[in-house]
Amino acid sequence: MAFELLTPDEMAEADRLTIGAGPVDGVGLMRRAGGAIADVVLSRFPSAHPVHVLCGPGNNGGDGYVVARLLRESGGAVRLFATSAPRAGSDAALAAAECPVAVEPLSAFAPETGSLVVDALYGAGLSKPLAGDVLAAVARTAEAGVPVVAVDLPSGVSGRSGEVPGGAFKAVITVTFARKKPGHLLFPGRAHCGEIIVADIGISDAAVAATGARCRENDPAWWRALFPSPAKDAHKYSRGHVGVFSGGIAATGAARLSAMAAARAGAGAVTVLSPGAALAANAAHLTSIILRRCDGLEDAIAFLDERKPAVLVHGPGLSPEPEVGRFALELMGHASGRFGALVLDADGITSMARQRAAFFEARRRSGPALVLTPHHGEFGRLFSDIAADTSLSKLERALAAAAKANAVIVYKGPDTVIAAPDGRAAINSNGTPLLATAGSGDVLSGIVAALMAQSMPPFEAACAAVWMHAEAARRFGPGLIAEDLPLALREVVAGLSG
Ligand SMILES: NC(=O)C1=CN([C@@H]2O[C@H](COP(=O)(O)OP(=O)(O)OC[C@H]3O[C@@H](n4cnc5c(N)ncnc54)[C@H](OP(=O)(O)O)[C@@H]3O)[C@@H](O)[C@H]2O)[C@@H](O)CC1
Ligand SMILES: Nc1ncnc2c1ncn2[C@@H]1O[C@H](COP(=O)(O)OP(=O)(O)O)[C@@H](O)[C@H]1O
Ligand SMILES: [K+]
Repeated sequence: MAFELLTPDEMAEADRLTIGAGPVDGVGLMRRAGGAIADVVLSRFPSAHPVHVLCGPGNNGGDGYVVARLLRESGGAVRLFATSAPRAGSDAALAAAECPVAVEPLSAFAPETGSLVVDALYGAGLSKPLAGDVLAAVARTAEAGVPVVAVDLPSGVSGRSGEVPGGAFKAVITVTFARKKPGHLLFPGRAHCGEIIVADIGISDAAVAATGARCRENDPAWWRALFPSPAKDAHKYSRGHVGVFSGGIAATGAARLSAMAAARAGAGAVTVLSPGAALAANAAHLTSIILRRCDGLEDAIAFLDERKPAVLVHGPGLSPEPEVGRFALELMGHASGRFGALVLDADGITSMARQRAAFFEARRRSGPALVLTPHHGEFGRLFSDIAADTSLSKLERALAAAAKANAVIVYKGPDTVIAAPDGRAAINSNGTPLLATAGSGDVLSGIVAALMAQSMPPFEAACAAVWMHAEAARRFGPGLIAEDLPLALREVVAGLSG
């Protein structure tokens, strides 16, 4: 399986390259695309009666004319409704000329119980919000409750961003071509797609590669080879040592969640660095995790020099006050070279927003590898200018932030995006709303740290951690709270190591 996600522009480029290389031409690709949709309709909805095919003016509509012809040729009941005729001389006009089904105006479309809708109005070429007869068709379809098979994308969903600027069809199945698009995985688009089938219409892997697409669907298949397993002669420190900074007396749980997750994700040793005032609270709840007093930078540096941890986690359960951000800046400055990587999460990010100029300046100089794990709110605080640019998709925002902070960004949510400063990115698709529970983000920070401590490169470690976190939640199932996640990782780690 291929995991690249192509924007509509990249898909059009792959299309051009394929046609340029021959022998198939544009209308040939369209016939294959329509054929793939007709196969899905016939195999999944054999008793649909009739099938209403809705065609737009572009190539998405062109695919629809092919579907209508093939369904008619197979003996099925088909009606075809169009917004307007395709442009003369276009591939879609050729497909329409080959289609024997009478064309009715979209305003006459009224789906009945037992029918099926094939949505071939707009796909990659969506250029404005749905309106007029098209929006009315969306509403009538929803009212009738009939299933929709979407061609390429549910009309109204942006393939680039997943945004739905007006209304959009809600499909039971979306059949797309060659590769998924970001809009299939980013919300709200994802909620409109239903099951996604990727049909092979003869676009070669070489044509996809030549587009330079650098975003992928997150999947173990492409990072599993880098997933760590302990060497036969490993000792606890060589397996990877993670240090996690704890909050004060009333906020120690977050660091412990992160620490437990780091241990379950394979770190050989994990130390919680606790303010003196919170030592007793931490001590009462830690067993295999090491506990050490840390009341400031001097203590932290002494720990780094003595224990040489590979990775630090800073943020869970701290406070949004500026001194928390200043401490992280000092760690990245004075203590740089004493540890390999830093995971900045939660209050570590919020507090950094108060000194963002110094932060971005520091990131332009050399420093430790950095992974930032903001949720939507934290992202907006640290990257306020990027968040304010509504022309950007979530993917584009994460990439812009990664370049600006010279860091791997894990932009969390139901459609977590992982982005690297070199332009690579991944969109996660195994998320579950079970993760929407307090403390689950703290767990994620510990997994990222543990994988980096075991020498997994930051981008791949972040991708693996996001996938493992969701997989653990899925396996545990309903009733999950953050405390359950570290132990639930055991099976996930076993599956990846096997
Ligand atoms: N390799 C591949 O991927 C293959 C792709 N194929 C297919 O091609 C599709 C892309 O085709 P496409 O580029 O012609 O764009 P498409 O989505 O038909 O829309 C463009 C037209 O719609 C109009 N329009 C847009 N939004 C509108 C709105 N809200 N309300 C009203 N009008 C709106 C827009 O108008 P304009 O913006 O110009 O004013 C323009 O006229 C792709 O999704 C796939 O199905 C296959 O055939 C085979 C191989
Ligand atoms: N609806 C959802 N679907 C999938 N994942 C989700 C959903 N809601 C939250 N998550 C995930 O749960 C985690 C929550 O992290 P965060 O908001 O930092 O929580 P906390 O601060 O309570 O630890 C993130 O990894 C996020 O991607
Ligand atoms: K469509």
